[in-house]
Amino acid sequence: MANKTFDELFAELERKAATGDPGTSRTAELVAAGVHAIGKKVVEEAAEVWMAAEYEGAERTAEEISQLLYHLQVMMVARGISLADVYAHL
Ligand SMILES: N=c1c2ncn([C@@H]3O[C@H](COP(=O)(O)OP(=O)(O)OP(=O)(O)O)[C@@H](O)[C@H]3O)c2ncn1[C@@H]1O[C@H](COP(=O)(O)O)[C@@H](O)[C@H]1O
Repeated sequence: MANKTFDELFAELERKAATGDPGTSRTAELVAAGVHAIGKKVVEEAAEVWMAAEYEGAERTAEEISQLLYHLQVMMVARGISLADVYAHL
């Protein structure tokens, strides 16, 4: 997976949700599945971050964090929440 910033990934996910093929784009597939399905992935990935941080190394934990961030961004796209909407609360 190529390095990209949080903002760059979000822009890509918005494009994929709008034009992606659910057969080839994980993002398009998840957005089509809906908020309930995405929410389950968010919770699953959050638990994996916790377990990795407690019992596995830093590299594994970073990988799980990247997957959690990806699924949080998919949730944002599915709910029409922008980066600015989130940054306003940081
Ligand atoms: N960064 C990610 C990314 N991180 C995690 N994932 C997905 O999340 C999964 C990790 O969760 P799991 O370990 O639970 O995997 P899984 O068991 O296959 O998932 P389930 O079948 O259980 O739902 C990966 O297999 C990917 O499907 C991601 N999918 C896509 N991206 C990036 O998003 C962009 C758009 O991707 P597409 O929409 O697929 O084109 C590209 O830049 C991708 O690199």
